[in-house]
Amino acid sequence: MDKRVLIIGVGLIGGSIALAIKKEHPGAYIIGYDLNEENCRLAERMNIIDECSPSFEKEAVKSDLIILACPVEEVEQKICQLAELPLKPEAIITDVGSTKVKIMEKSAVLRKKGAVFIGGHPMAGSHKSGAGSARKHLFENAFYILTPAKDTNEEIVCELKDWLKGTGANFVIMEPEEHDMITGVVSHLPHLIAAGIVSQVEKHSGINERVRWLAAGGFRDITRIASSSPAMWGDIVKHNQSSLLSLIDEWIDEMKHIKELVQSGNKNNIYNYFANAKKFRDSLPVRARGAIDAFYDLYVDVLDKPGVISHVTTILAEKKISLTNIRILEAREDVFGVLRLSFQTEEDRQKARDCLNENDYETYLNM
Ligand SMILES: NC(=O)c1ccc[n+]([C@@H]2O[C@H](COP(=O)([O-])OP(=O)(O)OC[C@H]3O[C@@H](n4cnc5c(N)ncnc54)[C@H](O)[C@@H]3O)[C@@H](O)[C@H]2O)c1
Ligand SMILES: O=C(O)C(=O)C[C@]1(C(=O)O)C=C[C@@H](O)C=C1
Repeated sequence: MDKRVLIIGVGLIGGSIALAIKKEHPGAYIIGYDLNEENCRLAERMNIIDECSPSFEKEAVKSDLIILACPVEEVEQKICQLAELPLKPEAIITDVGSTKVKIMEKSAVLRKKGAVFIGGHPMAGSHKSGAGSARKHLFENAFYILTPAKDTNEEIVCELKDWLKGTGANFVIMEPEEHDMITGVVSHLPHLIAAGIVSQVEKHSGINERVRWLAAGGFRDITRIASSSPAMWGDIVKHNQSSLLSLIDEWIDEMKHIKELVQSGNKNNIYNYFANAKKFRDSLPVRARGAIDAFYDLYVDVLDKPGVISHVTTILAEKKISLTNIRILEAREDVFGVLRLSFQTEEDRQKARDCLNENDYETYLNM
């Protein structure tokens, strides 16, 4: 008999996981449950899930795999509710939450009842929310962290990896504490800082409305993540409070150092500060997904003349290659401009590169 999968919270991540599971396990029957019924119905209409259920309790007891894909405080609540149900003894329960310490602590209530809970966190995502943003390739090449409890059988961890193999992600086993410290540095603190930068710019735009007009590429790049779901981030910050408090202290020291550099006016030291940051940033793996490379980007040199963008997009459309984003990064007078094209997959990027090269465009994978 085909296996049943229940996804609680069919948003960006829950929906993307559902699509990835269908890819490798087409026989699995995927049921979605979401507090936002409209979102769940959308997932059903988009064939992300097979069925939208009004009761997670009714479905949980019949499921072989249960994935908690709601905000992290809701994950904790769902763990407690599931612990009250007569779940199938062989069922695997996992989550996709961005924090792991509190979730693993809470999961003891399930494990005490003999159920299997393996914490999970795919390290890829987006600032977008809801089933409408779900993508089956979202996690390709990303790291997918798993935090099994010490007494979890390795075979069951392999079974979960098999369920999730359609994500195309690289699985990494980690202790919850290490997970929360690392994600605090590379994800949680940066989200707080992005919101802080936006808040500062908002204050200035109240004084001078031209601030809004000039908020261009740099500001948008560094603050994209400030457009993420406030419900999700409110929960993450609460869950990872202790790591964040120490990281915020470190950040304040870093800003004091920057202030001293600026005050000193020492061009050499300021140069070195930027050069060091550039060196480390440039050394981060480009192809691996995760914090940096969220999409497959291709850079194209284009002449600064009317019609060039539509020429490029027409070439791609003729070959049925879909773009996820297009952006002009640089337009220097009478020389070249640079277009950044983003694709959903490596294959699309390569096809685009080949046909643009055939049309005499110079293309690059990195800028
Ligand atoms: N967005 C990212 O980049 C990202 C990446 C990795 C992990 N995560 C984690 O994945 C989880 C989901 O995030 P998302 O980005 O998919 O958010 P989302 O807002 O797109 O989806 C979350 C869904 O959960 C539903 N929900 C909320 N409370 C619920 C409840 N009690 N019962 C059932 N459904 C409920 C919401 O209605 C929503 O549809 C979060 O725990 C987040 O920390 C997010
Ligand atoms: O790309 C983004 O928009 C993300 O914020 C994704 C991101 C991240 O910080 O890298 C956000 C939260 C996660 O738990 C994992 C990934």
